[in-house]
Amino acid sequence: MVQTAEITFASAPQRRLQGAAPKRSTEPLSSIPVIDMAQPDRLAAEQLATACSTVGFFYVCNHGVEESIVKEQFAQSHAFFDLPVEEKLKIKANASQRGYYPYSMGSAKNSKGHHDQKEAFNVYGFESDQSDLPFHGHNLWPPVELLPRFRPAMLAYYAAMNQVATRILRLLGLALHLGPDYFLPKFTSSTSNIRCVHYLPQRSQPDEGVCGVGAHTDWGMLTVLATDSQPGLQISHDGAWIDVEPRPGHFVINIGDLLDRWTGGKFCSTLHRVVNQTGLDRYSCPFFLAPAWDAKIEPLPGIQDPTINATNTVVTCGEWLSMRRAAEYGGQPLLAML
Ligand SMILES: O=C(O)CCC(=O)C(=O)O
Ligand SMILES: [Fe+2]
Repeated sequence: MVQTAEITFASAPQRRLQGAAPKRSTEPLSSIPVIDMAQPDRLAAEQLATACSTVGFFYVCNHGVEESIVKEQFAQSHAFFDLPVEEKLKIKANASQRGYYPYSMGSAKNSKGHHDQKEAFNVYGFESDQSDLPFHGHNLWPPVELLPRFRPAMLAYYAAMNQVATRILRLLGLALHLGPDYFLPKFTSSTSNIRCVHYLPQRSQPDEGVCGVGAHTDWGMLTVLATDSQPGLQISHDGAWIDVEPRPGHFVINIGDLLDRWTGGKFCSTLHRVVNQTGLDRYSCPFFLAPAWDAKIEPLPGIQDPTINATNTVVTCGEWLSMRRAAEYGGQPLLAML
């Protein structure tokens, strides 16, 4: 039985500082790896293993997603955020985590008293009538009369991202010597979501705590990110912030804390943030891949993770996401070491 009371929570970087997981590479980072997804699986999996165990971030190219699907997602995202605020607030996000997050609702205040400088819109791949459970419920949509192409664009984008993520899951299984199908059953009715994000046209001042998104690690398995042509994403490597430049035709992929935990820190989730350096609007759309609500996150075969073993607890994906949310919004200092 899962003993929720005993689950110890620490973000991946905290666990690393506590010695519970391998330390990150301190090699200078010459560039963010690029993985060509048209390569044979064996080669792609080898490169994936290196990227995941050193940087935790990489680009993918030749991923097979039609450019028109990405363009239409961004066009509809612009159209939505351009609506009058009263219209957007009619589909304000509730406990189901779906719908519109105005500026100030999409993040907790940081220690300097600022929210992330963004507004957002969430769509989940699964819908459920069990709306008493967190993250469950039905997607919210703007009226068809206002934005007739919004819903089909978002659902097509979700499906395309899910395909990319599923290919990566297969490569992860190979990279961890578990076989290409190892992870797939845990993701059949996944709790994944896309989030359209509009960063406000305002220069960030990271030292004052004013950021597009403050320093964080992602909660789930991995993230597939599309951005427009505006720079802003930065990753922390060996004490420095490194720019992840937008690259047309590529997605940026990063490891989340759930996979970091699942692999005992072998594959690392990396701190990142968004710093608006231009003062212009910026749009992005992360796809957050997460297992099914009830999927058990047990130590993988051959992986020893003292954090999991010490408490002898197995966490379900649902417990993990709920814990992460409570930590973020309940004032628990996730990133105290910053
Ligand atoms: O917009 C970006 O470039 C990254 C966003 C991000 O890190 C997040 O939403 O978790
Ligand atoms: Fe992130």
